[in-house]
Amino acid sequence: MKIAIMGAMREEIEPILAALGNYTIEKYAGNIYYHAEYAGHELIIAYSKIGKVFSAITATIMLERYGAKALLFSGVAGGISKDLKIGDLIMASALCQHDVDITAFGHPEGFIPESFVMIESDEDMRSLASEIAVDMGVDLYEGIIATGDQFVASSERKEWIEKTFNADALEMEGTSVACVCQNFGVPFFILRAISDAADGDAGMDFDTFLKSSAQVSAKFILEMVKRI
Ligand SMILES: CCCCCCN(CO)Cc1c[nH]c2c(N)ncnc12
Repeated sequence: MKIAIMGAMREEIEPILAALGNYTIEKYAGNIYYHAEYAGHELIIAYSKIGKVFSAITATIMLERYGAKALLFSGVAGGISKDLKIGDLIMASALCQHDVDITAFGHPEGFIPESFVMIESDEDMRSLASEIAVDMGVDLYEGIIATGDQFVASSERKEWIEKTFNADALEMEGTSVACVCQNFGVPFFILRAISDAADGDAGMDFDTFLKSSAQVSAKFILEMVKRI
């Protein structure tokens, strides 16, 4: 099967490419797409650049141009839930956009007409991931991931997102990728390893833990590909 593996930053897919060894590359529409074979599957790998716009473009290309039949996202996130510490894995059960606001018309935060606040991720891939976590002996948290075009580095903003969306983690691409996949009817799986707590220390912690947390997520995603 043709499987898309996406990250937002180069550091998020580098561990994947390193594990694959050889691949071909194609530049297209502002991204570099890496093609490889792994565990009997064809992989198409790319990092989008940060944010909802760029990640929506890359996800669309992966499905429309390269014909991916499933999309796995590997990356890092800011932790909200107190159960999440740096390096922990969380898969999205559902995702929302915390910076969408047309409340002036009486709509709830994060709501867009003819759409929904929450996008549910693929259950089959989530249950496969739970099995893999047991086999790997790693903790895999499942929860709501909030997406917005801002790096959250303040407890006040983090607490508003938690209160408003009951979110467990936050980042800048998951919900846009989920929205693309849902519109195309392609199953998606969003996995993040925590790099910071989205508080006053977030910037420093992110710089310190980006690489190691990206590695944790990438390793798990490659296990997923083997078992999908
Ligand atoms: C140049 C620095 C770019 C950081 C991009 C961070 N990604 C966005 O997906 C994940 C992420 C980790 N921690 C975060 C936080 N506290 N707020 C938003 N997003 C995140």
